[in-house]
Amino acid sequence: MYKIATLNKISSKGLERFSDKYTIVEDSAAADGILLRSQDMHNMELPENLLAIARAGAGVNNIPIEKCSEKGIVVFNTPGANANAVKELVLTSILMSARNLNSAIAWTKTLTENVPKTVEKNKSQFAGHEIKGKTLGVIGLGAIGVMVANAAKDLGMDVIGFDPYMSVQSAHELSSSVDLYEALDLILPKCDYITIHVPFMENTKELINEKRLNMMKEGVCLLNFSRDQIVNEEDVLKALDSGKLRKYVTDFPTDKIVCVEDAICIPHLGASTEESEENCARMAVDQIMDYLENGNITNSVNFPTCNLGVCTSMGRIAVLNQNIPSMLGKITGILAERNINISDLLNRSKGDLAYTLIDIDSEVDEEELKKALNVKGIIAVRVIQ
Ligand SMILES: NC(=O)c1ccc[n+]([C@@H]2O[C@H](COP(=O)([O-])OP(=O)(O)OC[C@H]3O[C@@H](n4cnc5c(N)ncnc54)[C@H](O)[C@@H]3O)[C@@H](O)[C@H]2O)c1
Ligand SMILES: O=C(O)CC[C@@H](O)C(=O)O
Repeated sequence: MYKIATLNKISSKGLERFSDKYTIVEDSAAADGILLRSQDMHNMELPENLLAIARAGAGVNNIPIEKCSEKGIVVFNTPGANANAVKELVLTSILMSARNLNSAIAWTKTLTENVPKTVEKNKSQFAGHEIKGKTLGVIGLGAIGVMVANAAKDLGMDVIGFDPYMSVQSAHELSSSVDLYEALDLILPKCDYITIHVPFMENTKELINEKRLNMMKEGVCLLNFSRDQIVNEEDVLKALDSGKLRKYVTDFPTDKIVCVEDAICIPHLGASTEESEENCARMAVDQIMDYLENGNITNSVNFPTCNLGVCTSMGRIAVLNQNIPSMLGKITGILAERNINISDLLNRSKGDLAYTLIDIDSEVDEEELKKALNVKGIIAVRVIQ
């Protein structure tokens, strides 16, 4: 029986996919697998027997990836599963900001009498502009960025974008009328709206700072549906104060920004739709089950994709190892010494890490094999039979 711990509320549409080989446990210390959304795992002790973590969502900055890799814990996410939900909220926010809707609605709610007359007399203070013909800059053209760019084009905006690492899939899906730039700094002065869709990593920390804010047009609207630390908040506050930034829309409000009038603060709702929560949960559950039962890896952020389907041999050996020379020779040599015949083998690498799945024609003593494979470069071994 595999034990699964959930650290956040995971859609029942996902959880109900677990077969009777699984039980949901309260105590994560006993878990073989962890399912989570945004809970911060950085200060959590990783359970002794933990094999996999599945993030029902895109961002994995709440998970200590390097520590997981060292311990042979495979970390999954669910690319694209919540992209449409975020796209819809980004478009809503662009429109809300263009028409000053948050201030206008808040003001209207303060009225107690003579409402129709007061409305007509004062409405001009909230007059906005149309987004048709305005320029939107999209920073990061992955699952969300591409959808936002294409939808903004459909609404009549001019869209320009920047992503130095764009995938072939994104390039294929992006509308050909979106202009791509080779440097972030080149798009900043051209935009009326700028939306950020990059992961939070060391090199995206404070990607938007005073220097870059100064390059932007006067009265630009900045949208951050990625992570708070991608912008330098002090610099954003100054830019709001000076009017350089007309609005700052953030899905990651902090103590400081929440009370600023021109900051539109949303309580991290980008992915919070029924559809998106179900998509993410289904994908996360399917991926973790396929890994625990078959050793297959799909959409891992630390280990390579590797899929040998369902094992039809006597057993399957799964080896997580460092991507260094002669690993495969060592592993197969140790199996040959035990007279174990290999019926199928797949070896894949990703950066410094590699993964090997080996289907074998005889049963094997897991503990004895693990001891034999306890050599430099091998991180973890599992026998599925
Ligand atoms: N608000 C929410 O609820 C919510 C929901 C989903 C995702 N997110 C955040 O949005 C981020 C993006 O999500 P996604 O699904 O589009 O991910 P994705 O991986 O599909 O796309 C990210 C894109 O950013 C690009 N990129 C990386 N570094 C860059 C840089 N320095 N400059 C420009 N582009 C860069 C990558 O090449 C990739 O194309 C997530 O990492 C997460 O932090 C937030
Ligand atoms: O789980 C959520 O609600 C948010 C997820 C989002 O931030 C993500 O990175 O996918």
